[in-house]
Amino acid sequence: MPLGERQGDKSESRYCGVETDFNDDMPHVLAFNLSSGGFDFVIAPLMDPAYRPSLVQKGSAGSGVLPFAGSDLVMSPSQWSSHVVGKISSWIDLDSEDETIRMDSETTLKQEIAWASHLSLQACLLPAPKGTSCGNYARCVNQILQGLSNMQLWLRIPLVKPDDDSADGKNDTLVDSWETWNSFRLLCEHHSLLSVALDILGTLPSANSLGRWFGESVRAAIINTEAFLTNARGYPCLSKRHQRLVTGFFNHSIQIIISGKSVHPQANVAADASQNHSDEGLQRHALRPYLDYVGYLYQKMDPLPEQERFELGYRDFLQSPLQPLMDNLEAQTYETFEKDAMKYIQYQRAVSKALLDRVPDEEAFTKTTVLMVVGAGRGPLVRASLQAAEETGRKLKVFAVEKNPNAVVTLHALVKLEGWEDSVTIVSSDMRHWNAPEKADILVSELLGSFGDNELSPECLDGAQRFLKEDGISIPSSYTSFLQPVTASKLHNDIKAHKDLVHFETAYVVKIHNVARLAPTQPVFTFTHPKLSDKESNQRYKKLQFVIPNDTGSAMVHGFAGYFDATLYKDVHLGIEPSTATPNMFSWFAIFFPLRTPICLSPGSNLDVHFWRCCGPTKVWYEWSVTSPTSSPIHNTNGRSYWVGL
Ligand SMILES: C[S@@+](CC[C@H](N)C(=O)[O-])C[C@H]1O[C@@H](n2cnc3c(N)ncnc32)[C@H](O)[C@@H]1O
Repeated sequence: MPLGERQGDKSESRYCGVETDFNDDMPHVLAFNLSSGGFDFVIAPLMDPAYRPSLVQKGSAGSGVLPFAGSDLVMSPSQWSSHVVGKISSWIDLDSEDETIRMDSETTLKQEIAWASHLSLQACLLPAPKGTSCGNYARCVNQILQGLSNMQLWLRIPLVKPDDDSADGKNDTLVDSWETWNSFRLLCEHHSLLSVALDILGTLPSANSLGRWFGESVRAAIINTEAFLTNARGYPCLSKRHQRLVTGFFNHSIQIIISGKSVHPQANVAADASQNHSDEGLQRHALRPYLDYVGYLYQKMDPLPEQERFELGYRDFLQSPLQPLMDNLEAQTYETFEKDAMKYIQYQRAVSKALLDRVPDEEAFTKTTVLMVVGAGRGPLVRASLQAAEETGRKLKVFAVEKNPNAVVTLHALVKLEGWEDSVTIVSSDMRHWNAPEKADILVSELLGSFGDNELSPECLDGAQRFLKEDGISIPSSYTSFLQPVTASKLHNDIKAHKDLVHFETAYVVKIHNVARLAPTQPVFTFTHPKLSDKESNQRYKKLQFVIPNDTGSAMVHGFAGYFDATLYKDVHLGIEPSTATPNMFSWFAIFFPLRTPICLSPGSNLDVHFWRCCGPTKVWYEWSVTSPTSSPIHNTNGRSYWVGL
């Protein structure tokens, strides 16, 4: 039974599991933990933990059949696959000094995974590496991964990291468990079926270091009963920090699993008494109070806002950026833009302010302002401009310039429908080639991409500036792109699945969700309109240095998330840079620039990044590279993989 109903949440994190001991009566294990315990699935050992291949006398079991738990027939295939995650024997130690243990471990691991695959289980939980060295374990798992098509392997990793002030020697033996995970997944070449199950203990590392995990492929969080506190009524509860972490897990589709023995027996006694269960002889599941508490945390989360619900399907889904200059947008794309009321509210505010600045009250009835919407689409900025004129009591003459002939059809219909014939002139032309009959006081455009200039607003407005008066106003007056390094293993794996260079040298529009933002954003390229000099080039180069906070620990950079912020006019801005993002606006997702080979940063190290905006006669493109802590190749040389057509 899911933890609760949260509108729109169809993610796996609605389900809660329980870790069980070995029992070869699996139907009983399910009946006890699911039907009476209320859990959704079990993490159960598949093989008797006492079994060791080296102790089995060859041939003693007849034809070499091994003492597996039960038969696959005891449950239906769908019961196995929906309700059981296989727990690989925790004694296995593939990096043991003892060769017998090592060999037994390898045999057992392969047998158990083969059995789990046979049962069509969705996942198996691999025991945590025993020491800091896990080379042989990873080699063996990597071999297994090559033969898997669907089943995931969750590597158990305790969520521990030494404090930064461990110089007192207290934490000397502790390693940052992220390092163990990192080493393991590097050895397995970021295999997409290899994920993490985090063991949550009573103490938690710093918020920055926890944040790293949200960009990693974490499937489950196993909360030990020892990590729970006790509330005034004797029931289990979690510290505020643990609560925030669990909410983060819910939001990132990470499933919770309860593990361990009950350390709050009084909670069950109280519940039995109040429900009169003991009289009926019905035993409550000892871990039920922990499940109830996790369910309570799930249900107390704020409902997902409508917009977030709508965008759920886009989370971490890579899309090619639009090419509105080279291609003609479709009706559906315009419709999506037009639903974004916030964008047009901001434009209307900017035009109103510009009109008031340009035309004093005493000239309001005599002076007509010439406003040109360049790239008018199906007309929403024309409407916003006319509304600004009405709001401010200023007279307006509008030219709506659009190069997409299909959008021009709609523009004509709109002007007729609204009766704007006297104030709006439609021009079906590319703004770069149009010979305007007069000059504009105000030039309004929205040619912005997720990275600001990536839909070639600078080049288009260079062409339109000819018909802006010397003292004319451009809305927007400037825009700046921003970047930040991110851990984004899902995006990396999705790009890797294409098995080519082109996809690693392409920028993607993506609603980034399962990412860890490793440092604050930094500004990259700024464009200002109107340009002061015709000679000013649109080529840009910027070197950025990101400093990863010391307490984050090591982290993996899979690429860079990009955003923009635009100043429409004076204090009216519009943007998606996270710290200043315009609320309730959904026209733009972030952009993602991948790295061909992810770069591992050690604690407190700097990340030096170079970005270029390059311009040719027919296209504009970005190149990017990292030069510290190691050098990456320069990505997208000469725009060979990704470019925007002029
Ligand atoms: C991002 S859309 C915005 C459309 C509309 N202003 C809106 O907010 O819904 C940009 C529009 O500019 C048009 N466009 C792009 N480059 C242009 C150019 N050089 N000349 C004229 N129109 C252009 C595209 O066809 C598209 O309709």
